[in-house]
Amino acid sequence: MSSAIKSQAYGKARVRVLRVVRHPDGWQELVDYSVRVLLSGDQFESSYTAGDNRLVVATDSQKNIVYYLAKTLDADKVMTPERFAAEIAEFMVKKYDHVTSAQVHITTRPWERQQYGGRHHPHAFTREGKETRWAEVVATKLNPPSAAAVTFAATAGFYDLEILKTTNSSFVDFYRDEFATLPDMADRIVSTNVDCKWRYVATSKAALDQVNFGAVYAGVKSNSLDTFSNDTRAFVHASVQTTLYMMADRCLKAFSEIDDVYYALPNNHVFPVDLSPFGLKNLQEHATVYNPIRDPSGYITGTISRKSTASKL
Ligand SMILES: O=c1[nH]c(=O)c2[nH]c(=O)[nH]c2[nH]1
Repeated sequence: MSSAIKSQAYGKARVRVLRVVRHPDGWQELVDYSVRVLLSGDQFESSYTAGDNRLVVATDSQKNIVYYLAKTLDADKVMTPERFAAEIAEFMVKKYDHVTSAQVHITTRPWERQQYGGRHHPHAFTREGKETRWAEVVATKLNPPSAAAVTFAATAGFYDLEILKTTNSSFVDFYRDEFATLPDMADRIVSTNVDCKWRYVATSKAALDQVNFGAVYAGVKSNSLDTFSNDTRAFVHASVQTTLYMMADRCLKAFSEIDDVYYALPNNHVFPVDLSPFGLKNLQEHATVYNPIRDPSGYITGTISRKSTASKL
């Protein structure tokens, strides 16, 4: 056959694992994950080109390893997606000589602890319609097949954090030509579903083990929300683009653990309805009745990093 494999990776996707930690006093915690494992290495090529399965670690076996590690690892290595992904990725490259790289992607299903009379329930949860947190760790052998030196690349993020504010956003003085029909909007509703991801500085397992992933996740989220809602500098809200940049700038200042931040912010348009045919003023400063439209949306993206690379862990 004359075709060459340019790249290949295989594994198990959507491995659903729910891990519970039961404390002696009755307090219980859970995480609910969907795990995807992808293994790669040159020696898998013959399974694609020659029907040779001898080195193929069955995707079923990979699924079993996810459950085995979920059971046997200390709770702190499982209860954040970043740490669990790093453990699985490291296990795969160390266990199998012919695996040169393992990519592990974990998506979480968030459960909120139920509250009754202001008290947190010890073991009952409810599924909130909130954002989805995820993490991905790739472990790669530097000198395969030796697992003596393995480098790690960790990214994490969340998507579908839906937010809206009814004022304190504008979009004016944009490019005007024969296609520009949108009027200047000195004050408008702005709404988005925040999709955010960030790259960790740490490239060794030992350094990753030191990172407080939960704090970074919570901090990136709260910095994003705070910029959107509470930053009163007018230029921050001159467009979704400026808001995006200020969100990322805040996160990079707050967390030396991360190298860069990517946002995709759909601009979910909420336009005032023209009610002038009925003698009613509802445009510009008179607007109180709007038509939210899902399609099309604006889509503003950017990856922001520090100007100098001096700041490392
Ligand atoms: O914040 C915005 N940025 C744009 O680029 C844009 N374009 C548009 O039609 N509305 C908006 N809003």
